[in-house]
Amino acid sequence: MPDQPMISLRKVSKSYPGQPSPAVAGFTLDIAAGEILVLVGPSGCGKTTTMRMVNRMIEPTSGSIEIDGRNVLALDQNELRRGIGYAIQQVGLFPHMTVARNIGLVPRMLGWNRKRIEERVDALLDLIGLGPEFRDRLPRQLSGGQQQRVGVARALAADPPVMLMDEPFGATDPVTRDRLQSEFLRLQETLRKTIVFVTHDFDEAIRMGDRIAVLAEGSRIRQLDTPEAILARPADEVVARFAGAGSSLKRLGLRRLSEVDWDPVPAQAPPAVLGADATLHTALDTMVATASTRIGVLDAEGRLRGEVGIEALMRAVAEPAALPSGGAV
Ligand SMILES: Nc1ncnc2c1ncn2[C@@H]1O[C@H](COP(=O)(O)OP(=O)(O)OP(=O)(O)O)[C@@H](O)[C@H]1O
Repeated sequence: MPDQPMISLRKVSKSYPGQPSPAVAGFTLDIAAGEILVLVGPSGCGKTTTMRMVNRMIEPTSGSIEIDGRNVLALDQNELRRGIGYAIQQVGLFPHMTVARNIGLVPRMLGWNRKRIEERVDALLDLIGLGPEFRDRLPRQLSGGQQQRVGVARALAADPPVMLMDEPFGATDPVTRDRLQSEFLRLQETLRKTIVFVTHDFDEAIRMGDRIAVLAEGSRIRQLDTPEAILARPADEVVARFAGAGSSLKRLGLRRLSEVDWDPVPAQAPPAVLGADATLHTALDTMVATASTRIGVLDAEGRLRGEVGIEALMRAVAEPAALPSGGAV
């Protein structure tokens, strides 16, 4: 039996008054503890509405939502929201409050004492890579990327097990965005939060998601699966188009040498070696750089364990391995 999901939505619907069709129509999804579940889809398909019903910023018209087995709709709204981190594109930092006060907002509302809040703010500033000199700055004295980091720190402040992130890196330039995504994924390796992440950018979905729900209008799930499986086996034409023409390349960036067939250790030392956790993208780059069609694979102790040829890379891109399915629909 799989573990109980951390977030469970059952036949959740939302109809806005005056709208001809529901913004969300019978949405059902389980999200595992520690998972980043990405909702991706075109503008207006219902991503934000779906996500905001989890912390009841929007009240569902019908259906049930549970967090950690508790019925969200029966909880006190304020209490519920304080227990769920929330980070959005507009960041929502209070312009007249310093960085420290912005980050300490939820702990203050939770009644933590001053010392504990100060320590938490320092720890979070450190976590997001901003030094103590940022403590007393106002949001307008920060770059866009720094503001986004502070927004994420604020969402993490009370250490909530669940986070809702709505295009949290959306307002930054591509380079900053890329860096924020990597930083956040690194943080998540230790934090293991359960995260609902909304984006309309499929590349971001691929990068951030443990699983991705590709949505159509009314928040209807077109496909729910791992990034790799969606790239390899899009459920329909629309998902395939959404996934884009660069899928093979994306797959190269997602799969690792440990996942492809190795040949035995060669008699002659290979021209280049990589760790088994290197992506196929890195492997291909290295092959090109060394003008070789083979690459040695090292284990965690740095011992040569085998060799991978370019044919194995090509096979891996062409025919994806059997993946544990998240339940394609
Ligand atoms: N307060 C509201 N009143 C009426 N209709 C609304 C309201 N909020 C959203 N809608 C409608 O509900 C549908 C879903 O909106 P939602 O914001 O959830 O979509 P989205 O996928 O997050 O879009 P985007 O990517 O553009 O933010 C849209 O058709 C939108 O116009």
